[in-house]
Amino acid sequence: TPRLLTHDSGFVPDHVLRVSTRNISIACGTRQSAVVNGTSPGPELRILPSQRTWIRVYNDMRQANLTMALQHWHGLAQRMAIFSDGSPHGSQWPIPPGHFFDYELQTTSDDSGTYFYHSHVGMQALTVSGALIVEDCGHPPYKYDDERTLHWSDFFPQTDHEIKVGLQSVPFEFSGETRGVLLNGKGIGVGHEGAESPFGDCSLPVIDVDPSKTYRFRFIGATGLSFVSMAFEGHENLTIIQVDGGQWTQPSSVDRIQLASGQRFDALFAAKTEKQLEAEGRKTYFIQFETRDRPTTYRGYAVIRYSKTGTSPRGPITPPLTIPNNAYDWLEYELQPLYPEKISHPTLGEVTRRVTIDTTQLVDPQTQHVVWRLANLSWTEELLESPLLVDIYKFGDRATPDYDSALVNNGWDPRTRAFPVKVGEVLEIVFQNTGSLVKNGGGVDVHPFHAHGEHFYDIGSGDGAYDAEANEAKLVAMSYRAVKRDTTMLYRYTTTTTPGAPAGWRAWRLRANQPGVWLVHCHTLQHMIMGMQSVWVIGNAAEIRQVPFEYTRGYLEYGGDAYGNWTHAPTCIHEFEDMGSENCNL
Ligand SMILES: O=C1O[C@H]([C@@H](O)CO)C(O)=C1O
Repeated sequence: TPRLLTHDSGFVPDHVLRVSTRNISIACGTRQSAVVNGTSPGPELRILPSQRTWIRVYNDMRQANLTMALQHWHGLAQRMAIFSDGSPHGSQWPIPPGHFFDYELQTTSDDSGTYFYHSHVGMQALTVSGALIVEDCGHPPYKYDDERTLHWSDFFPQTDHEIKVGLQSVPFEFSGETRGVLLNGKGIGVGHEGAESPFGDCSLPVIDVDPSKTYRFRFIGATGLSFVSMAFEGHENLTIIQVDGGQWTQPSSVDRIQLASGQRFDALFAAKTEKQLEAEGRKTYFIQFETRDRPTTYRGYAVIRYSKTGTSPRGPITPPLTIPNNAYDWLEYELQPLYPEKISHPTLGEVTRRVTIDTTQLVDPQTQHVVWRLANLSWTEELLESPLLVDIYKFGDRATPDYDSALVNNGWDPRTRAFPVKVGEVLEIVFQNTGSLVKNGGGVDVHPFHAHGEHFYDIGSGDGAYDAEANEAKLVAMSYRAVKRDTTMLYRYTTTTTPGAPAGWRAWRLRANQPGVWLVHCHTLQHMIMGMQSVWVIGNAAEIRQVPFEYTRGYLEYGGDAYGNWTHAPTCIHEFEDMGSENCNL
């Protein structure tokens, strides 16, 4: 049973993140950026499985709002506090400047894995993000000696605000392409290759390893725009073991990693032996990484270094590796659960409703903005006056989307502009790429689609238009068992097509069992600002409002009592008990 407690000086959160604005050295230049505890990326947080954790997030920025999305937990709806999802105008008010918010997280023994936290406001996630690791519960199913986190992000020289203003201007001004892909916050900005930077350290990012060890590499896609394909010189032997946190997979051998915004992959990396290093006469190898499916390609390098000392090399003049251009085949229909007895995807016969979401780029006839629509709806964090979950607490079923109206309107209700789902429905959600309507250009983009709340079963992707029977036949013929994901790619198979024509699809299945308000959106930050987001409401008001109304008051107003500041200790709902990690042999 939930309780209401005031977090005065006697309350000590497990972790504290303070977000402020400063001028940082980045990509061999400087940038005015929102940072976490002074740095970008922010500190790596490590939390325990089967445990309740409190994370306090301060907004020390003078002007900008902030919410942190701590993504993403299996069964999030059941086990994470209702107002703690961190989607502004979906599930909570943003944290006003000068305030802080205490996020309550509850993990289970199945959550061990790789996650990250990031701001969910505007372009802030370019720099406001960091690794969030749920420690292993007992012995993990794969053996490794040590681990490394590989957190990937993008550099844009403009401020967050400038980028956003450009995207919402007439004429439209895109951010431009990435000016640097960064590994653990380091990388070489476009134009600085081979140059000394006036702004301090401009060396390549380095991953230090020891000979003969096996590492668990945790890949985190915290980019804003870039879809990154990367290969490892001299080490063409990575084994995928886990995906999107929590989901252990059967071992899958790969020669490269493709990482889109929002995704995580964990892979075993076998270091060379001393003998091999001697025979090859080297101590460093390059990681070569390249962006995919954008108008221009950024190529960068990092260094795998075997002797912790010694200078790290410059990037090579000629690329040592050739990375395939086509991205759409990588690991499709390949990843399968390590423990299939624990999970199984709904079959086509079990599906009770299909929601097809066309992704469309067009000029909005009213605003003249270049926008994206999902199922003919552009949704941004500015669209609603107050967060939908707040309205549902205040107004009950009057604020929940109407099911019957949604059925005849592409799946969403025009009044609330949200997608209603009944508890118990088995959904098939199909994202359908289409050629751009802007200037009748027919351009096709890629989109990493991401769901808050419970993870979905990914049942594949393909070119053209989705054919449910054909895909089901393929799954059955392969005896394929889908894995649970939270972010998968809507690919492109061609750069242009007829405007409006189908141009590739991605399909998910979900047993909707967890009431709540959940975002489903493209994880590309620019596309989010351009409207590529949607809000899904699972359950009716009675099913959603599990916490007594009196307890929720502090959450229902912007800057309400649940938000602390200098003079005011917040009053917070405790949804979970601190049980310790007793279900887990640590
Ligand atoms: O959403 C986008 O807008 C631009 C372009 O398509 C319109 O100018 C671009 O490159 C995107 O990815």
